[in-house]
Amino acid sequence: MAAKIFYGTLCHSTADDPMVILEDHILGVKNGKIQLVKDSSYLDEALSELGLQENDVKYLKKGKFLMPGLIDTHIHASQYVYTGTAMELHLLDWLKNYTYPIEANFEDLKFAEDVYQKAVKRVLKNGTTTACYFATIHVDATLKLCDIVENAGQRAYIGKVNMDAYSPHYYVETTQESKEETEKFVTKILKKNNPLIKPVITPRFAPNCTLELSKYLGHLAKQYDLPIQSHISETTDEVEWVKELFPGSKHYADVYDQCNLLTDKTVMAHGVYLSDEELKLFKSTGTGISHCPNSNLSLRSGMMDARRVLDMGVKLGLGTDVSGGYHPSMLDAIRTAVQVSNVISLDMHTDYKSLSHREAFKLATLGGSEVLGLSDKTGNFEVGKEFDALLVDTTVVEGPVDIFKRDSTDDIIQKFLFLGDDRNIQEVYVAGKQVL
Ligand SMILES: O=c1[nH]c(=O)c2nc[nH]c2[nH]1
Ligand SMILES: [Zn+2]
Repeated sequence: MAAKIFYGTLCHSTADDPMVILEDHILGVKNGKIQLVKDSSYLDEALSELGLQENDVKYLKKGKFLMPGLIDTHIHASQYVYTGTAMELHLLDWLKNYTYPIEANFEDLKFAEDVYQKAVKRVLKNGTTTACYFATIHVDATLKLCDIVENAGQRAYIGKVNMDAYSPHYYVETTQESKEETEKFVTKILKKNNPLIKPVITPRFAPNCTLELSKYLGHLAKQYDLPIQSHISETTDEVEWVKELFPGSKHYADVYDQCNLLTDKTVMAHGVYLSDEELKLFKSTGTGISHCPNSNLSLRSGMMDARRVLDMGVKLGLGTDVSGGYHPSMLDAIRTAVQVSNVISLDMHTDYKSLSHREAFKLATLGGSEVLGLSDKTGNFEVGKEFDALLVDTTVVEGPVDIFKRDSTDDIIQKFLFLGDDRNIQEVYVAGKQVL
């Protein structure tokens, strides 16, 4: 797409307002970036400013709107192969019985290619323009995932997983291998010089990494100025296990902190059982949380109180956590975040505010960009940011949403968030390029 103007309804978040709905507006894109967002009365001016003709304008009729691309801050591309199955066990048994045996298969590049092609295609179709992926411990298969993401035109962080402890004999690395393979992976991806793709340092979780490895990974992240992702405090059994394994640490977050793994470029998945002290540490280090409500319910891990995290000023985004979470769509993450917050509110004092759909929308867009340190590039329709967007059509024939005369634009957007699916996502843009 060379340049274009969209004319109609725009919906996005700002720092002060979780959902701003702009009717009769224009949004101009050039060189992949948002050049202007204005009232439609400025159309003629905008056309001449961008050197465009009337046929470069895309008019969005009632029922259609433009919103920022969805940001999945935590997804295991490798686990897509068993999404929607294997949810009867709790986390630690689930890892042992399903996850590790399945992830071990990614040594086979053909198997990896098939799964990764399908996973990337599926999430892009569901409007995820930015994904923060876990792969597996295998460098070649993880490089394959990078190629697939690159060809699809998606924005992504991609992590080769590190595991040198408490892992089964068929799915483990030595500390030395893990260090060398990770640096090899990082340098290969950085050499590609693709502005949309970044390697992310990925210790699986504290029990799966020796302190020696975790410290090295903290050092590597600093050396190459890289983001970091891992899991924290997802279940009570896991928290107890971490206490036993690291008796010298104050708490779970302290294990990571001692290894310099809590930075303003770190995203930790779950955080269901974090103490106030740990959340304060997150705030002071700039560490963000990926809230994965579907996973927390599916594996019966617990319910993360998003309101508490937001009130403590910790950066928060949403994640599908495929396949702990069974749904690859961020629309599901939005809905489930609202539902989990509703349930939490039942046990709270009457002035407790559960998460609104507007706030969940922000977490899935601008919030995600903040957690990933990408808010200068994506997350909303601020002028100067790259154009990552979805053209939504709620009037699609045989679609999942019914629109009535009485529906306001606000209603239409809310219906899409609660009832819509990929059939309503008509076009997908990443950095100004139409990728679907
Ligand atoms: O939801 C999760 N999925 C995983 O793959 C994992 N590994 C450690 N902890 C984890 N939690
Ligand atoms: Zn996970």
